[in-house]
Amino acid sequence: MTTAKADLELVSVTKRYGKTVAVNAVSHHFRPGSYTCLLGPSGCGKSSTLRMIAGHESVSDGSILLGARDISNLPPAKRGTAMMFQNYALFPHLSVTENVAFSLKMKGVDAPTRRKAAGEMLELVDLTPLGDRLPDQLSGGQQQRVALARALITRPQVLLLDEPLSALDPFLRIRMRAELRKLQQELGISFLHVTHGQDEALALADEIVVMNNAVIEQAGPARQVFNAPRTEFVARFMGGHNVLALTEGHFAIRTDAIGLAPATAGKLDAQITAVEYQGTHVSVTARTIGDQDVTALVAERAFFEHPNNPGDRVGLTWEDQDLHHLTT
Ligand SMILES: Nc1ncnc2c1ncn2[C@@H]1O[C@H](COP(=O)(O)OP(=O)(O)OP(=O)(O)O)[C@@H](O)[C@H]1O
Repeated sequence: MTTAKADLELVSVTKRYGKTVAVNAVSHHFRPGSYTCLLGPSGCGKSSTLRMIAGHESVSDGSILLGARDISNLPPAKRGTAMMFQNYALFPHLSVTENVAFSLKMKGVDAPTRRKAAGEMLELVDLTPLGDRLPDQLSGGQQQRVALARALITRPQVLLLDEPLSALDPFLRIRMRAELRKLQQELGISFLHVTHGQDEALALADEIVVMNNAVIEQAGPARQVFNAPRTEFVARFMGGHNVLALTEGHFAIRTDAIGLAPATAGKLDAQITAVEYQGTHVSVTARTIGDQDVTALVAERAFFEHPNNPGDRVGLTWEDQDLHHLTT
């Protein structure tokens, strides 16, 4: 399957619902052929952003460009995008093949061409033997693949996915996210995936765009956003970090970059308040003299060479290069 790669660009895009500003002058360039996760807490504006790109929601201000075209005011089917919904929105009375071929039928494509195209899509998502079933005769993971095939049959340049894994149980979610990633790499088109799960975004994305309060708080390659959060919000939301208030300002530092030393031998003195065994690591939380809670994630073997218990006084150590200055 060949589909042209195209740059997607948001230029100062705003969405207002009455007095609520759901998306506030957001600008971003999505690299062609990349997997991007739009990540943020409930209500931050990520679904509104996705729906404006899909054309299911009008743009209050600004423009959306795909390739060289301004698609801001085009109907959804004319944009070069396709959307896969959270609940899959399959037609219960249509077979798997008919569901997948539905948009071609709407376009007036003849039946043999539709069947052939639907067959190719079912092959792509490994569902060839199930074409005659009805949606309620499928597992959750299979329904999701039908929804994917149905979105991809329009040969979009950008596939938009709104919380595509949230209806699946945790085990299947992890399996399906690997399949999504593989599919995106095979097709080479851009996937833009809305999620509120940090793990999901880290596992899938080439680029993570973190939204908060209707704006982009930070965007960049997954490792960069995780390792070098720029704001306290991103550090806390991505997890795996402490936010330290030091005399020079606020800093983020990964929990696995904090070491435990004997009392007074570290950079900050603290008393251990909790020890949690996590298998490969042990999570040790300590409270500093200034009442900051700091978590040290210690490799299991290292911890049990010098085990600590709640109540122990320790010194917290780190390398200054692991501190990331936070702007707010
Ligand atoms: N149709 C609507 N009418 C009025 N307000 C809306 C509408 N849709 C969304 N909003 C508001 O806009 C803001 C952003 O909503 P949006 O659905 O984009 O957020 P989200 O980050 O996708 O959240 P969630 O993860 O809960 O879906 C919220 O304050 C929400 O209440």
